[in-house]
Amino acid sequence: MLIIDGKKVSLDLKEELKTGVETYRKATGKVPGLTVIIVGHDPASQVYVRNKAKTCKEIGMFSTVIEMPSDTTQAELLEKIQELNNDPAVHGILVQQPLPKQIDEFAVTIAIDPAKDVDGFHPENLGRLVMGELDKCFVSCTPYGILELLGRYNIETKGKHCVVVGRSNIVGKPMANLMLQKSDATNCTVTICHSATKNIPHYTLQADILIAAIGKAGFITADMVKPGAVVIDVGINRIEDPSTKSGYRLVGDVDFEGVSAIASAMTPVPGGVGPMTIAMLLKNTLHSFQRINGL
Ligand SMILES: Nc1nc(=O)c2c([nH]1)NC[C@@H]1CN(c3ccc(C(=O)N[C@@H](CCC(=O)O)C(=O)O)cc3)C=[N+]21
Repeated sequence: MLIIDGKKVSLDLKEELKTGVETYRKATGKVPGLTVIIVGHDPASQVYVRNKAKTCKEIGMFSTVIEMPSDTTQAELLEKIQELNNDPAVHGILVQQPLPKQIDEFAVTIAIDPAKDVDGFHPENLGRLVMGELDKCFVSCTPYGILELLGRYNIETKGKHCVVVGRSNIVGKPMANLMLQKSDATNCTVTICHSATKNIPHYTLQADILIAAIGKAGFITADMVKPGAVVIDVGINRIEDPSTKSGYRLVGDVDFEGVSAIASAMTPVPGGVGPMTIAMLLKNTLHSFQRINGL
């Protein structure tokens, strides 16, 4: 069984991005800028946001984190987004989800200038992806990272049956639509399963490429996987574990031990899809910088 090493690929990618940033800095005197807004004090979100800022600095990008209190109103957040939309030093804007309940996530998503929407969540970007305009949109970072992994590991996709479990706007839907594209990198037959699907194993057992984005630890078990399948685990579930320093450990949506005896290749958690998500965010930010500056 081949382990698809997202950690390693993300490091390779960061080196490539670093070179790109440096080249443009020399040519233009400018660098790509990413601004992350975090509302409230969710500790998991804070760790993740700091991680993104650190990675930006490593590759020579400019990064700012705006921390807003948990009682921020929607109007205040939208005003901040307008400011960033108009700031020429900002090429990428990311508003960390989830947001406090007084704020409408969709209203926030559509307030971000699609040209700076490096998350790829704006309906214009998702719509362009659905219509196959991949070079004229931002692709949501997690699906984009999975595509990059499949490509770098030369995993054949054309005519294969890809089953996506999960239908979120930020992973399941863009992922299924990517795999559906008429392109050398995808061109799959695609099935989407979700919480109302009857007999999920009936579908997953037919998958040549199985993408699990459910949000339930160990949901995909060995008896649900076709021998030789490629299994991509998007889940990031925190499980309490007193034997670890942090008191928890991360597990995916796939029962790694069981499924690794059946699959031909799979992504681990941690070290699989997660690190690629951050790397693709930076790739999107570099693309945004290139487009905005006509490079
Ligand atoms: N606007 C917005 N955009 C996002 O892209 C977004 C978001 N909100 N909200 C939260 C989720 C979650 N997410 C992760 C990205 C990387 C790892 C990651 O790097 N995980 C490491 C482990 C990190 C650890 O040890 O905690 C790994 O899987 O190896 C995890 C989670 C992006 N999200």
